[in-house]
Amino acid sequence: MPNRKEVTVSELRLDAVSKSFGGLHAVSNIDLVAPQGSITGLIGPNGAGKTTIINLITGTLRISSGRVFLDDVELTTAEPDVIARRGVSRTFQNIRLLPEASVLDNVIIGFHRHERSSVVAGLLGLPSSLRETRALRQRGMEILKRFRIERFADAAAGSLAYGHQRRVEMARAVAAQPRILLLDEPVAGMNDVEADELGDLYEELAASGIGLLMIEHNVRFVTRMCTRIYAMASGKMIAAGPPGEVLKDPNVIAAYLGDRYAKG
Ligand SMILES: Nc1ncnc2c1ncn2[C@@H]1O[C@H](COP(=O)(O)OP(=O)(O)OP(=O)(O)O)[C@@H](O)[C@H]1O
Repeated sequence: MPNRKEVTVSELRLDAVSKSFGGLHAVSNIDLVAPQGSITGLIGPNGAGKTTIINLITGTLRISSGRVFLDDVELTTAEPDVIARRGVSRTFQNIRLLPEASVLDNVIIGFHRHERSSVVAGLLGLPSSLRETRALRQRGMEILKRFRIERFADAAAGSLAYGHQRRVEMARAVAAQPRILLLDEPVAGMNDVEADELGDLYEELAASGIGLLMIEHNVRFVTRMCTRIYAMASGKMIAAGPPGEVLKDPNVIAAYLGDRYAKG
């Protein structure tokens, strides 16, 4: 076990994390580090265990064995709301916005990690919270500007194009002031231009000090974005390193080819 006091860069760290569902070893003995201020990738064929890793980090699933740390704070058995308050945010493989609510309200909901009462009161329109509501709306607008979607502030989130909904989702996650942001297939279904536009925003987030851990199948995108990637197959870590090395690794190539043949 490394001495936590030796950590110089803030980081999310998984030490020998495993998860079983009954007899199925979905995730076995996974070591992984995602430093703040950089973008780390997690790749692997379908069913490799990638989403399970995110669910274990966020506390949605209970870890069977192993430990998770954010810097020197252990999160292994913490409840999801505690983990979120510690600074871990996520986006989902399938976008989960409130489609009828405005874009701005969807982002304001992201503030709830710190200010649950005023956010809820504000959304309910309680008069006592008018001042707080104005302040929240102003902060929400600032985040929308950062993601270049302020012109959609009053539109229903569900009416936006897919790429813009992805930005709203990112804006909501960033409203929670994360230190680590977990992204589950953030550019799935996007063309290269849309993906690269979003990629520019991810780079800005990393430059602002947030650590990003990104599950992504898009090899071109992963290669562009990530300083380091981890490759999983059948619940195990099979390679880790710079994208150029990992994507050439014979075990990684074999895992992907096996996946393709398995699908026929
Ligand atoms: N709640 C659950 N109960 C039982 N088995 C599960 C559960 N969640 C995941 N699994 C199993 O764990 C394994 C890993 O699944 P996981 O969704 O983490 O893979 P993945 O790498 O994210 O795949 P994909 O790229 O298709 O999203 C799979 O065999 C899956 O069926």
